[in-house]
Amino acid sequence: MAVEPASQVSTDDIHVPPVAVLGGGSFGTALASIASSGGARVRQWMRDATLVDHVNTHRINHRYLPEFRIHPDVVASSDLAWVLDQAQLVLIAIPSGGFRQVVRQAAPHFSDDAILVSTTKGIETDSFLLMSQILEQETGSAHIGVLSGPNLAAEIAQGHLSASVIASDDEQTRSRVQAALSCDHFRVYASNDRYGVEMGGALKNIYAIAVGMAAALGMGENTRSMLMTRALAEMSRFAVAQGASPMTFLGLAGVGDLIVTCSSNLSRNYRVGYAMGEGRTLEGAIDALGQVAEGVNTVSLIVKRASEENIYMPLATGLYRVMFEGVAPRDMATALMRSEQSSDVEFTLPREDTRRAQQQTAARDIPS
Ligand SMILES: NC(=O)C1=CN([C@@H]2O[C@H](COP(=O)(O)OP(=O)(O)OC[C@H]3O[C@@H](n4cnc5c(N)ncnc54)[C@H](O)[C@@H]3O)[C@@H](O)[C@H]2O)C=CC1
Ligand SMILES: O=C(CO)COP(=O)(O)O
Repeated sequence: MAVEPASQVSTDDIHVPPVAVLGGGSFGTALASIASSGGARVRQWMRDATLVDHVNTHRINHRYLPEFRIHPDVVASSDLAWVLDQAQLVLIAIPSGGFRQVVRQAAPHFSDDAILVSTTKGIETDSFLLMSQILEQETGSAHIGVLSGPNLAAEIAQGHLSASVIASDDEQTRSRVQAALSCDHFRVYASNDRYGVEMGGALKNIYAIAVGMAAALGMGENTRSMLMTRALAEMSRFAVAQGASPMTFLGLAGVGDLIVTCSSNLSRNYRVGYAMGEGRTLEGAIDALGQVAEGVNTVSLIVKRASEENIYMPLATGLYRVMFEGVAPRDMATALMRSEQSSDVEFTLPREDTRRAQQQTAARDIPS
């Protein structure tokens, strides 16, 4: 289904700062059209020259978002310098595996004071850095932000009402992105917890795989609710231990994104989990998907870090063992059900308090 531009503002009528989108996948394509509907000059960089021709000729990204008619004013190109020329806002939608390399290539062409925003929900393997931290390292810019939230590209493309979060400690970055991307069907909320928002986006992918797997195994709605709520507890526990605000997980980039990704077959992470739940191998599930599912890499990184820092992550660890160590999903589910009975909301009742009370009860119950 094609989406008409939300407002037909001519670039001649008002000055809207030029926008560059880096990445020719589904999210970059959806964002480029949103920015264009606000009247900005939008150039989208993609490395594949054949896709560039197709997009510019047919207004369709047949490889990644085939149902969507791209805004007539978006111009695709594989010339990075041209795309970035005079761009005041740069949105980067490159999977985490290629993010640093693209930023490094692009950095010499960034305009002074350009606002640089990552939309990528992943973690760099070797460094454990989030994408905005890579942007900081590679550019030293003071105008760095993260856009994250419940934003399935295919739904944005269909014009479904959606919202996202721009997170930055730079006020100008927040307000510029809100101005550039808000339209009839897309709203942008602001946050100053860049780390929490970005970590939320990366972590929820792990649990989408787990819920997809459970769905394929025929779980009930109680089970889905339990998994998602405990996922939220686990995500916030991890992120808070690394410096995030727990409050961020009540917002769109926390529970909001977790809900959509754990509920929709449009989520690539959910689909990988579903395929494994149906009995495919991990490799088979990834091949069948043909697109990036960031959670596959993120789960390994998080489980390693959680183990190093002694952070309790039973769901992520259980999923890792199913995905990479051949443990049967049903056996893992049973093991998890029989594991420690913990606190519901640890920010009100700390896990340690529950554990201590259980130990005291057990000691009292031992017959002398
Ligand atoms: N698709 C979605 O619904 C959403 C995706 N995201 C995030 O956006 C990021 C990008 O995802 P999608 O656009 O969905 O991916 P995609 O799988 O649709 O496309 C990836 C694009 O990146 C390009 N690419 C990959 N490695 C590259 C490299 N080294 N150099 C240049 N280009 C490279 C590919 O050619 C392709 O054009 C991911 O981190 C994802 O988590 C965030 C919100 C929503
Ligand atoms: O982040 C997303 C929705 O907010 C997209 O999720 P997937 O990468 O699982 O498709």
